[in-house]
Amino acid sequence: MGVGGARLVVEDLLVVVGASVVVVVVVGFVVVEEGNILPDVVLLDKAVLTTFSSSSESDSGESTDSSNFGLGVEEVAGYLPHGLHLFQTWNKRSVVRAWIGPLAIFAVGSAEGVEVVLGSNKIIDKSREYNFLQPWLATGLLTSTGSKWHKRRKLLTPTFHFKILEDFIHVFNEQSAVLVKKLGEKVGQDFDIFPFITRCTLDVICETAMGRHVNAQSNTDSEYVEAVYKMTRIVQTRQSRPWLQPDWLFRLFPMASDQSRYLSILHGFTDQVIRERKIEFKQRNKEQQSGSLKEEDEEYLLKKPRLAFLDLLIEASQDGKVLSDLDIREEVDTFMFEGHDTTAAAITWSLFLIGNHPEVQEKVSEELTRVFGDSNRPVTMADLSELKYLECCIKEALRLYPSVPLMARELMEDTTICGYDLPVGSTLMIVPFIVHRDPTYFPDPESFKPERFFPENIQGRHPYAYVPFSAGPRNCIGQKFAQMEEKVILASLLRRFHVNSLDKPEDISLLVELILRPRDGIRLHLTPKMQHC
Ligand code: HEM
Repeated sequence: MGVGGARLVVEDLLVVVGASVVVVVVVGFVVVEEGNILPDVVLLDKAVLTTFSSSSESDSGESTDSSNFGLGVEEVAGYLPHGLHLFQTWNKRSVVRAWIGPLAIFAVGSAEGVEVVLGSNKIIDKSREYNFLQPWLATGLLTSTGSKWHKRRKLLTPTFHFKILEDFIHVFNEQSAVLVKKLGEKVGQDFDIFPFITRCTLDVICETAMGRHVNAQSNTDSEYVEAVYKMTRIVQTRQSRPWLQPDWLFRLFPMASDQSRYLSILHGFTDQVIRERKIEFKQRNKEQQSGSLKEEDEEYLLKKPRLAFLDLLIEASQDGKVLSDLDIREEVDTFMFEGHDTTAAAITWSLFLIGNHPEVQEKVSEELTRVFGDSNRPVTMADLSELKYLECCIKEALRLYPSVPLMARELMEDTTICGYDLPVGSTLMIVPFIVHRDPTYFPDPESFKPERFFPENIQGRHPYAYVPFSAGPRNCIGQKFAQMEEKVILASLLRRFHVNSLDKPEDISLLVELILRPRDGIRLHLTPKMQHC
């Protein structure tokens, strides 16, 4: 740990008295760098301590299962600001060694270091923290590695082609309209917008990934939607609690049987949809081949279904020769997992920041009026390219509050990063929250300034200084999809409502989970703009 000769600063010492145990934990201490010794920090999730006694609440405000042992909402406020302070104060060379219990990880905080990691074709292996996703996602694109990942990435890239994404704009518009209607009922009240946005993005991803309506916005009791929430929470819980990590130990906890129950709902639903879509796919092909349906026929157009990612996978599967049903399932499940919470967080943080900056909101409104006048027609592809200022707001919100707060990789060979020789087997952590606050690239980094992303202002900026969608070969395959979805939903909402944030950035406690969340939600007050709602 390189403590020799170094000065030890004890920052925090907590004593927690549980029902029958006394736990004494050093929450964070820093060994200040001397000579060539890496700066060390011991990070211990405060959640471990606080959730021993807390009764937990889910996003929708419901209590979570008894099997969570009260380990629900995590209390890690201060964790990221603490990390930021560390980089700024002690590490001039951009790598910090962090200890999570007995495990050492190396956090990379500078654009130069991030480039070495994310730009590499070799450092593509995910760290062990991603393993807890595997019961649900198996080894789909997010969690796979090596040649499997290479082949899948090549196979899946065309499914995110611009032409295909164009078809999804109808879904974005339709679900935005439902959202606007639901929010209309909240006008004049102070409320947390996050659950509303999450249900909207869930509806979007179910329809675009699987071609199925789960109506999460209207039907808050959907078993599938509930299982998505619960399974995500179990993964997070395991990631932050060492005693739940070995499978043999995890199986001793009731949470393991909850996991089995949620998995059978999640996999059962995807399996059924795959079966049904395959039958529809074969039927369609048969009718086309027999000539009973021709593309120019009206009947064909009426019958023509909206294609979902799943249909493209079924087509690419070549009847099981290239992809089996299980292969298809892991990719669809991956889209379901990766494609809704991330976007929901991004939209919510954008609203929070816009609602805190009247001058920015004014400019967004002017742009929306310029593009749409006072009509309430749906958003078109052409409109999206006109909404340039809104796009800058979205980018700046993702800089300050990147939906994916951490990414981790495992080194398969010795590697030098920013002058440090890191050994094979090391876990590397990239923390966009910290990378995005480097004053070298983003002067006055805490301020929300959409103009940072004006074309003239991004010139010359280090390409790895801004990585909300990761970068390099393992970047986010859904980036374009997400940007389109965000724009349509935000434009739809901001055409109808004036948004006022009830909390300031300094009042918000951040939760570092699989995504970066506000601990107590985002409280907004909406005022209708004109006759539309
Ligand atoms: C604002 C929204 C989004 C953000 C900020 C985001 C961010 C990211 C990040 C940072 C990664 C890299 C993760 C890592 O290395 O551990 C990633 C990967 C991925 N994302 Fe997204 N994402 C978003 C939306 C989406 C959507 C809508 C989809 C699918 C419809 C999607 C699908 C994926 C997949 C499949 C990967 C794995 C790619 C690979 O390893 O080849 N994402 N995303």
